[in-house]
Amino acid sequence: MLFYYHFKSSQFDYFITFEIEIQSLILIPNPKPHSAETRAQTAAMPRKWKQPDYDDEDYDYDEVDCYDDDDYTHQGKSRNSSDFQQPAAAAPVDEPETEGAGFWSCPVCTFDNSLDSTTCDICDTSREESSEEITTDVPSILPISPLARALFKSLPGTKSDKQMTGASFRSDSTVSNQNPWDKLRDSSSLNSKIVPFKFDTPSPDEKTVAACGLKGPLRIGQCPDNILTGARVCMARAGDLNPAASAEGTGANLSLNQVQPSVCNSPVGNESSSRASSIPNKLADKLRGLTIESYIPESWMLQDSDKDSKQLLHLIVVGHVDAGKSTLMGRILHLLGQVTQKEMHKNEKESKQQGKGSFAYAFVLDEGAEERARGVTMRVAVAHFETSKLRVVLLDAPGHKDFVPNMISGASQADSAILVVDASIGAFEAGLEGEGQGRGQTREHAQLVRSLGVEQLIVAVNKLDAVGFSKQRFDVIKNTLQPFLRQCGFKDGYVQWVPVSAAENQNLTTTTTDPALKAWYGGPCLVELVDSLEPPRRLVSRPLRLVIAEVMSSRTLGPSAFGGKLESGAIRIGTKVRVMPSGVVATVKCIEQQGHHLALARAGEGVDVGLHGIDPGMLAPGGVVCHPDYPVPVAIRFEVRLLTLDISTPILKGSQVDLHVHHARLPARVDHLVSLLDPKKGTVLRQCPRRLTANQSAIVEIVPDEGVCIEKYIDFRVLGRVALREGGKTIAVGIVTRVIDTN
Ligand SMILES: Nc1nc2c(ncn2[C@@H]2O[C@H](COP(=O)(O)OP(=O)(O)OP(=O)(O)O)[C@@H](O)[C@H]2O)c(=O)[nH]1
Repeated sequence: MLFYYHFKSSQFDYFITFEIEIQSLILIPNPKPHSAETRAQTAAMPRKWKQPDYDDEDYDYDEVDCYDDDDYTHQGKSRNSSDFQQPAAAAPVDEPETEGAGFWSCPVCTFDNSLDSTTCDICDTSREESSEEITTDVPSILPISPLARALFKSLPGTKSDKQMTGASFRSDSTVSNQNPWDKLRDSSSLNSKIVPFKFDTPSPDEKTVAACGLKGPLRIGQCPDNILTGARVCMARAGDLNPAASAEGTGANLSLNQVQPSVCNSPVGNESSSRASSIPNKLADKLRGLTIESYIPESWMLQDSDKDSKQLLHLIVVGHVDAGKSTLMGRILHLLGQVTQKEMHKNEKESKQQGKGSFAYAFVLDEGAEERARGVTMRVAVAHFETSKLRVVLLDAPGHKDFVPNMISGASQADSAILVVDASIGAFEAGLEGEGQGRGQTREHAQLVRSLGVEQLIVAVNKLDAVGFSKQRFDVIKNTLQPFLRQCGFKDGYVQWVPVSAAENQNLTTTTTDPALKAWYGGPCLVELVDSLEPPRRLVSRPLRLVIAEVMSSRTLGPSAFGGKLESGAIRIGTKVRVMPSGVVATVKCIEQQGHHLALARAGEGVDVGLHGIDPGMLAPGGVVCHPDYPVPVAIRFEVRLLTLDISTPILKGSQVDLHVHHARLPARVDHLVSLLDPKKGTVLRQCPRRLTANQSAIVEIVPDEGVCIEKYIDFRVLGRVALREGGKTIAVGIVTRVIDTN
């Protein structure tokens, strides 16, 4: 923009010209601004697009442009359409006359407009408004939003400095996990005015994941607080055997035998030294030489085989939304005497009151008010029952796609799974392929449980009453699902099939009595099949790994307490532990299981632990409590062997994903596509591929937003499995092949 300045001295007339390059232009809304609704929609737009790394010489700009366009086109908008055009540069404006005709100065942009113009040529502010006082009237032209008032303390009418500074949020957040937006809402004068941007508000599943996705056990009515009740029964799973066993290859075609060394150069750190660097320097030297092989367990840590006649099995129930998982399990718990008549009567009454009479058994597990009102499981419910051989910790996972992160959290602890499929016409098909809201969770759950280490599966074909207990329908379902389960990596010998009806109590705890079903099925009932499952060997002689599922405080456990599972090793009262990723050493003060005090707990157990010598802020879901001398690495870059799922959008270098590892869930970046592999042989097909599409196997490097407790899969399977999600869908599963750099 050009500016002229004219002044006279006694000898000369001076004409000075300024040329100013406008870097950014703030357009002030005209007196007819967008409606509040439109503004809210704009604010709520998800931040999906990630700026590609244009510095990368391998980057294929055309490819990205094309991807970008597709993406937008998919949303009904083309990049070339006006929706995405940059704001047009200000139209050329005639130079203002410095002499002659008069002009009026715009109070907003200060442009001098000719007196003929009724609105400002630059910003459209009307001339009448210009007659108002500029400085004081800006707020009346542009009402300041409550949000702006909250953020910028200098604006008139905002809260005092003390109330509004970031510091106050920070200090508050150390004592509470309350969302800062909630705090803003809570602050008195802003009540009910501030509506946070939608993308800053945790989604229902984020909230539940923050609380670890686990909820209270059966019959925990004595503690009304859901968060605390969840902790009472945090369950355990050892699940992971020796590295030799792991090398047999599990997970969807993720055999470690096939893993090829990565060839592309990448910033590789010295693993052992960087591992030690994640803990205080004083100890780094001491720990540098310590490998798992040098670990010698103390005698009290080793399993007392006589003590436990029944082995522990963590069993997750998965499947498409409304397949009948909760009803099935609620009914089994009732039949096995885990639910009293009084409780059942209460559930029946409440479900009828809510107009959901058919959900009475589901209410046994779906205890949350919102779950009951919506008739949908949202968090992983935990309950216990026993078979003749096993103590079963039952994990009832949500089927709705919005809560898949919670299902992952539960599945990461499971030894075995029951996949419930709905036999009704159309419902089974929707679970496997499907469209709309709950698309294909039979498919997604099966892929996830397998990739998270579950090998033994029972497929319960439920709601057979709805199809007259038809053998033909059962066979169609089995023949359709079996090849897919093989594809996921389930071996036929580890998959058992059972026809059931939760509604009509057929084949649950006793063999069927229905003549139509009895005519063609004489096999074991569901609970007999559960009894036949083999619990994994527990890693009691390995260094301690206790994965934090959720953080809590209670009168008996104290303020620094958590619920979690002992994946390996053992703890007892007085044991020193190192809490990762913080590296802080604390002492075990109290151990509880289902509300009962324990003197010690070993691998495989789910426990609540109270610590002393540590600030509660150092505990978080996804953290790992370790032997002080054998801490888990806190990775900031690691290599993964991935298997992409049915994705329509390719994974590129720089793709942003949600990383799920045991109970940790955090944003991460696919930083480097190292190589594309032959999915069957594991040999390298191509170095540095430009993209990964559906059903491909590849080695990639992941950079999480923060350090994450992770181990090489071959060292510790539970801590070495990952799932990548994007846009609410699981896009890839994988195993950690290398920890490249640590905190
Ligand atoms: N006809 C029939 N209906 C059933 C059967 N089992 C469950 N249902 C019904 O299916 C509906 C959904 O049952 P839920 O147990 O809530 O299903 P779910 O799989 O746990 O649902 P989410 O956890 O929300 O995914 C309820 O209305 C049940 O009564 C069955 O065997 N036969």
